[in-house]
Amino acid sequence: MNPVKVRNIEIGTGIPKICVPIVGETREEILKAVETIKTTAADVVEWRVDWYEDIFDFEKTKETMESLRAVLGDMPILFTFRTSNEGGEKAIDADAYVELNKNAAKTGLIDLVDVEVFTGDDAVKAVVETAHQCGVKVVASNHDFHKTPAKEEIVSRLRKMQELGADIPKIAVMPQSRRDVLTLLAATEEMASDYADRPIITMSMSGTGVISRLCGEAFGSALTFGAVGKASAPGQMGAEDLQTVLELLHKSM
Ligand SMILES: O=C1C[C@@](O)(C(=O)O)C[C@@H](O)[C@@H]1O
Repeated sequence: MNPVKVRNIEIGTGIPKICVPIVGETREEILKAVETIKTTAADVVEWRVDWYEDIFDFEKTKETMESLRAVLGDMPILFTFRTSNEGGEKAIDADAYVELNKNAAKTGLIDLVDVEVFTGDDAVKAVVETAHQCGVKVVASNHDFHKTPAKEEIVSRLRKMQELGADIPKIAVMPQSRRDVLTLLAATEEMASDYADRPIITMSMSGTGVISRLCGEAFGSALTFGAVGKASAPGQMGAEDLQTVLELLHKSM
């Protein structure tokens, strides 16, 4: 398995890395959030730009990105527009989505970009190509906020992301039972052991699934999302508690 190095962080070795989302709507809220986040256990910051009020004005988006970069110094930034199809705040058409992600990569201010795999193969490949030309890593993603697909289906989606050239395949699913959490963990273990040649990220959402956000080192998920202030998805723990648990588990492994 080849780890993914972004700035000073190696994703795919040792303790799972902690990614903290920013879900501010205004530039002020975003910059305030990031000032706090950088003093916490966060390894990576995810800017959830679908929450940002000026996201459809690229000049303003770029200015806010510049400020984020200035505050964060060397901490990696993941740029994510989560579409309303997959649980995000705003809708966007596929062409504009691809353009936005490509333009974000071209700024040289971000380190990772999220692309939803069900946007379409050509769209994903286009983002991957531009991102890689700009030295930006790609997290391909898929979210099911209602249910947990069968293990074979989860593995097949993660494999597809890898085949499309994503550096890090990611899937988040909703459990309807404790057994669904086991399905997500079994799919993670199978993907990580039998198919992945790169790090993967998986989680089962909500309180029922919270264990999946803690045991990545045991089953093969390389990064976990933790909240500082407002969470971006159900089941995210506070980043400091998350770090405590991850370190406790790591010590005994
Ligand atoms: O893809 C993910 C994972 C996530 O949905 C979670 O469940 O922690 C949170 C999102 O902000 C992020 O983009």
